[in-house]
Amino acid sequence: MSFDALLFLSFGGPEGPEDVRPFLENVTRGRGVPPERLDEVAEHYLHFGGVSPINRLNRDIMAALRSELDAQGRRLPVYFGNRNWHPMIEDTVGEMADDGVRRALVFATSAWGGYSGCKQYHEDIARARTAVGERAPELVKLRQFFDHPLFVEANAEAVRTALAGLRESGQQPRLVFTAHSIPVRADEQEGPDGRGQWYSRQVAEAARLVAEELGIETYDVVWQSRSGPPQVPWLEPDVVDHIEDLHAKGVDSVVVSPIGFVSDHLEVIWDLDNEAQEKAAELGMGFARAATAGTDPRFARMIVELIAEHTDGTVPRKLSELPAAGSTTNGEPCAPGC
Ligand SMILES: CC1=C(CCC(=O)O)c2cc3nc(cc4[nH]c(cc5[nH]c(cc1n2)c(C)c5CCC(=O)O)c(CCC(=O)O)c4C)C(CCC(=O)O)=C3C
Ligand SMILES: [Fe+2]
Repeated sequence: MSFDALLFLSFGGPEGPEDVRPFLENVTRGRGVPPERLDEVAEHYLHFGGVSPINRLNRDIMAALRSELDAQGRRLPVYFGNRNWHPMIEDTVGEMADDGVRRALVFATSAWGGYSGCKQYHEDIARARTAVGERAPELVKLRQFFDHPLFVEANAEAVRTALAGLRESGQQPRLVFTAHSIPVRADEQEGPDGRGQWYSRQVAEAARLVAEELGIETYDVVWQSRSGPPQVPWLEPDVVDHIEDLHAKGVDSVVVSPIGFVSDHLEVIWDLDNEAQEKAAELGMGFARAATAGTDPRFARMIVELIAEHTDGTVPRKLSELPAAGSTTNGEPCAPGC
């Protein structure tokens, strides 16, 4: 099938102190996040001048993607839209319509299924098309890529580099993968195969694949950045608590791989480079944070492969047995709870 454009769809983040509150209101509208949590997160953003690195990092990935498309002789203009901050997806889809785009692919910057990583992006697509009306292009979302070989290799390479640094100084680092926590209830309910735990199984599978690529048998999968009211259970353990736990067990150092995130956005630099790193320092443990996959040249190549599955009908490359869902047209849900 032929497509006129690609919409690069992401989360969005504030670009100055005055953006922080309205951005957080967009993120949490109707989500039951307590005001104390919002105050706390606002402080994290303000600590960095109210600027999230996410927009710049997304622009870097798009630049790499454009070069890769050019290098392969593929003519596909790339547009940028976000769920929570400017450029907003509604405006971008309007602009695409103005430019005469009739049919476009959509790459969303999450590897995962589940509500925040997948379904909510479908809702964004549907909302934007409604806002634009009849002129809106047909929008086909690309699939989840948690087990794509290039995603796995990019993460493995980053872990290899982080491990090497600590090993050079004579330490025996434990490998710890982290992803964004979600409410336990939400995790239990989701999954196109009816078994639930869709998000946490995909995260576990991606971690297993990266560890296998590195020949590492002992590693952990933990969670970070929990939100919501304290009485609601979210996926645990938290990465910071887990570092304490490892220390108590005699582990001398950790490599933390934020496999749950595509780039070094605020939750990575605050919760890991700040809080987790501080905890490790306090305990006298070695600490290294592996890079996120987005800056690795393989990441842009992977996006082009995902595009080619639609434009050239190439066979999807994936390393696990878990289905990679998430590709639908115009924001149609893919499967109940997916
Ligand atoms: C699974 C998942 C991913 C990974 C998949 C993906 O990448 O999409 C992710 C990514 C991100 N989350 C981000 C930021 C935020 N997430 C929040 C809140 C929440 N996240 C949730 C889940 C996830 N989030 C959930 C269940 C909530 C509770 C509210 C709700 O049910 O929706 C809040 C509100 C304050 C707070 O409570 O922390 C903020 C500010 C940023 C941008 C950071 C930047 O600006 O650099 C990114 C990439
Ligand atoms: Fe989030």
